[in-house]
Amino acid sequence: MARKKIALIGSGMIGGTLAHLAAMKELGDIVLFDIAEGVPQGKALDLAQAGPPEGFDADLKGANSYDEIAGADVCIVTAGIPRKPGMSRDDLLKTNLNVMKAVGEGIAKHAPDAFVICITNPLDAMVWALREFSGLPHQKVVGMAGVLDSSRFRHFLAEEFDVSVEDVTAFVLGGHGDTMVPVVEYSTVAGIPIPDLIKMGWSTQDRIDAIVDRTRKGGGEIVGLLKTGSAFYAPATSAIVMAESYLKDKKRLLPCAAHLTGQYGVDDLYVGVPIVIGANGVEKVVEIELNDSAKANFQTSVDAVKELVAACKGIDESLA
Ligand SMILES: NC(=O)c1ccc[n+]([C@@H]2O[C@H](COP(=O)([O-])OP(=O)(O)OC[C@H]3O[C@@H](n4cnc5c(N)ncnc54)[C@H](O)[C@@H]3O)[C@@H](O)[C@H]2O)c1
Ligand SMILES: O=C(O)C[C@H](O)C(=O)O
Repeated sequence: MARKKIALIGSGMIGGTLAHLAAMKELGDIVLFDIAEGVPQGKALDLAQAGPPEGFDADLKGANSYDEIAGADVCIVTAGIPRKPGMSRDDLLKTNLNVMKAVGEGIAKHAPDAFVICITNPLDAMVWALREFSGLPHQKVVGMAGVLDSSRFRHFLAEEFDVSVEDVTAFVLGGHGDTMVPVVEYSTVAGIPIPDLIKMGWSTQDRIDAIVDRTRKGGGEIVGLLKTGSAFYAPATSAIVMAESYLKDKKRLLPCAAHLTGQYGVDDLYVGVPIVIGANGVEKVVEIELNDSAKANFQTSVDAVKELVAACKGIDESLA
């Protein structure tokens, strides 16, 4: 069987890490695409030379032309700019919207059958715009944020309870901004919900509230430390989980930005919700019952995404 083809649109910090992970996991042959000349070629050559010591087989190629992504099975989009300290993700909207237009057109022309994972910020508005510009079926275009935000929540919870991250499950829903919704009721240690663990005296409500707050601000915490850009190891790892679920038809149930058509009372918007990813792309949107407070927080988050989508329509009239 021929190897799968993975196109990485954007070869910066996340793009390079995605290529490394995809090669190490032998998910397929990899094309790194970027507008910067030499960068994707240099990263592809460097990574190809990591094959012999590690023992992975994958063709790695760098490109500045969309021709090279032809026939890709998966496209992961990180093209655009990241934020710096003092900026919000929303400050990236105008610049990255223009980038989404070029990328959407490139994918539509050269890889229309691909499963597309958008990472570029502000995520929920950018994945919506990328889908519009590409015209691909909604179930083949998703955004990565919930897996990352949930991983942050899981990491902090594992530290709090002093247990393996493997035993911590967590859901963060809503948009990928400071209004995101870590859902405490559906987060567990080995199936025991966090509220029960608080009742058992294993933690306190105040400590869990502080973890929820730190999770919401998790991206900004790393931007503040790095100073020159944003997180890339955990974002790349999270997107690879999604790509792998599609390529191997694993049917993972993951929180991702997916197109909603009435679920959770939301229409024609991309927002983070639990979905099943399999060989057909988004195979199911899972509607979980939220308590009143989570519902109100989710609505606030949805309203924030709506505002950004309206701003996109104001900037590019082809989206209106
Ligand atoms: N969704 C998430 O959870 C999440 C997490 C982390 C970062 N991000 C976002 O991902 C994006 C990328 O982050 P990064 O750290 O890799 O940034 P980076 O600056 O390291 O890489 C971005 C790359 O995009 C390239 N680029 C710019 N315009 C392009 C175009 N028109 N076509 C192709 N390539 C183009 C740049 O040359 C650069 O190499 C940012 O917008 C960042 O905010 C999102
Ligand atoms: O915070 C950022 O700007 C990058 C990303 O969205 C993140 O959450 O790490």
